[in-house]
Amino acid sequence: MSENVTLPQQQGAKKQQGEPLLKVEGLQKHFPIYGGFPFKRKVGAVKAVDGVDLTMYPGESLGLVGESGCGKSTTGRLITRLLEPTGGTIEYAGQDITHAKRKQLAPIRSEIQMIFQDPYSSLNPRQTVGTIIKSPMEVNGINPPGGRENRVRELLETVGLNPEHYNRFPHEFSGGQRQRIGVARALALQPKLIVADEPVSALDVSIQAQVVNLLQKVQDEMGIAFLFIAHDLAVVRHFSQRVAVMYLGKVMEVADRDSLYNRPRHPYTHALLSAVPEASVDGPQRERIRLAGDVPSPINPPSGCRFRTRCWKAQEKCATEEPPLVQLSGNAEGHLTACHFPEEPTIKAGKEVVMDPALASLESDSE
Ligand SMILES: Nc1ncnc2c1ncn2[C@@H]1O[C@H](COP(=O)(O)OP(=O)(O)OP(=O)(O)O)[C@@H](O)[C@H]1O
Repeated sequence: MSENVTLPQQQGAKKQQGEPLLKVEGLQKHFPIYGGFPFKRKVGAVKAVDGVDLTMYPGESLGLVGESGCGKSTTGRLITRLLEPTGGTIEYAGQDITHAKRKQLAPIRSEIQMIFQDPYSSLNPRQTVGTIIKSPMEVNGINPPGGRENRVRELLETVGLNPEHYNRFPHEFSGGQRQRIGVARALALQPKLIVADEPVSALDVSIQAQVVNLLQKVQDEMGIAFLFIAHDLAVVRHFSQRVAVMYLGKVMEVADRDSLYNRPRHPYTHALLSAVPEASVDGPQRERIRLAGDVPSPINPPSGCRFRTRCWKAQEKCATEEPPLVQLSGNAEGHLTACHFPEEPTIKAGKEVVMDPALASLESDSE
């Protein structure tokens, strides 16, 4: 029996946090696939993001996790409006920016910045560090007190680099230092929201912690909201106050960090966490869950719950009804789960769960 209790209002809401900075509802990005000759006919679409709901509050850090290809980066690029949404809405500071044009976006572009995964390709090798960090201020006509160059030197210091390195080129820096330059560039316009897309996954493990600590410091001291995109649950745990779990273009579960890591309700979250040995702090080691099969194609996602083809708890209802993202009874406030047959909010030890082969017959339903 399903135990859903529909939330009257926004998902993930925390009363004390006031008005949302960002509110995303039913967000979609479908990339068209063209075929036939001369390849002008649309024959389908990759449903990279297919109905994402997310809310962020000023100054908070939200982790967005999920397997490769589930739509995390596309969600980040939609929010920063580097991509045009196919459907749904994006509200920033109460303003609908879903289809905002260049002029309306101009003031918002400086408030929402992005840090990219690859510190090698995201910096222009022909520009000095000073020019790279200064350029957003020039483009946006911002003249800080004391001048732009002075501000760049301050930013270099903030991110732990030597201000005297102003005239050096990116190739003179290590991977971790280049990512620090990327952070300084993102900070140049004093943003209110930073979308960090896998900011440490291209770095050596030994350097990752340093960059995560820097982002943490920046977030704490400057009160910037962070959407932290990562597939590594251990990194997200360190950095995020709340965590949203994505699967095949949708958010399956969202909760504050401790609720999500210690009392996950969605089977997919259980499976992801079971692969992180140290994920549970206040309970015994959780059961190891091996997911059967591959992630289905985002061109033709399964009907109903899109996780059902890999879920050991799936029943017929899961194939016909898409579960809404709601607060289940017994969950902490703001802990939302999209599942008809959620897990108990307890951690079981020592058992390995594999999908019942009989459930595989459900897999062909959406074909
Ligand atoms: N420009 C594009 N055209 C067509 N398909 C795309 C495009 N960009 C992304 N996709 C597809 O959309 C889906 C989601 O991609 P996305 O990069 O958002 O996932 P992700 O969760 O960030 O994965 P990763 O962790 O590997 O970066 C994938 O199937 C991807 O191949």
